[in-house]
Amino acid sequence: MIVVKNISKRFNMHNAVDNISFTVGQGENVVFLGTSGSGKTTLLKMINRLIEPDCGEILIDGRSIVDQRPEHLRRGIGYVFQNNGLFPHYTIEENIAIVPRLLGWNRDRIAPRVISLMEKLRLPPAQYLNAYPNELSGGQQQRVGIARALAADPPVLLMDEPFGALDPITRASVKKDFKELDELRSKTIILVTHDVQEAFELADRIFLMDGGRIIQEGKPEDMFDRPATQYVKDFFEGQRYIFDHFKNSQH
Ligand SMILES: Nc1ncnc2c1ncn2[C@@H]1O[C@H](COP(=O)(O)OP(=O)(O)OP(=O)(O)O)[C@@H](O)[C@H]1O
Repeated sequence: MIVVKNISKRFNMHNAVDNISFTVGQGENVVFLGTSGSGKTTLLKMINRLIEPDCGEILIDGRSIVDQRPEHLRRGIGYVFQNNGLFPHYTIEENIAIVPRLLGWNRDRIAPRVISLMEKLRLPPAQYLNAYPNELSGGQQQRVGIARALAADPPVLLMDEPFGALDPITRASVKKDFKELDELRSKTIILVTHDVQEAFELADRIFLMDGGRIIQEGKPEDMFDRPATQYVKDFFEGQRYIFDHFKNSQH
């Protein structure tokens, strides 16, 4: 379980994250939805200590994250970056194997794990194992970013606009393969996005953010049926068809 208590982060007198608190249950998938600049990335980066909050506390399974060395903490947290964040001078195999290597897995365990993830994410190993990131398309690079985050099977996955930079067709295809991954079962996932459809597709619960604050928390239907403020109403205005389409596709 992840418990976030009253965290804030200021940059140059600007509150990027402003006194946010929430809890995410074990195995729950939550989405932070908001426009650009609403504080989503800052919030996500504070959970794995890429950014330190000015105040507040974050606990993972009852343990404060500041009591753990950042590199130890990050071994239990997969992170998918907005623009894949791959190391350009590492091969695809080396990129995916980073955390297992840090954890001291031996070769016999790493090689099949890398190959299995590449296959599940439709990256033919024979073709791409020894390739470098710049030899892959944006969609393929994002697939590698996902494989890397999952490699050591961390219990928590943080995802920053993982499909955001992709064209709509590539996005749909990467998202479909992502959703089918059996390794996601029982993982606690926090994903941030500005894409309403993505939030509906992936969230058990949505947190709508604006100006560094959580404006409303709830299931997708709550956002329409019980908007907490005029901002929420306006944000989802015109999106009802996406929601109806999503609900119909569930049946
Ligand atoms: N390192 C930084 N220095 C100064 N200001 C920053 C820094 N990082 C973020 N900010 C500011 O904090 C606010 C929140 O940024 P953040 O990146 O968290 O938003 P976001 O919702 O993730 O937006 P996007 O989807 O565009 O990435 C913005 O106003 C941004 O300009």
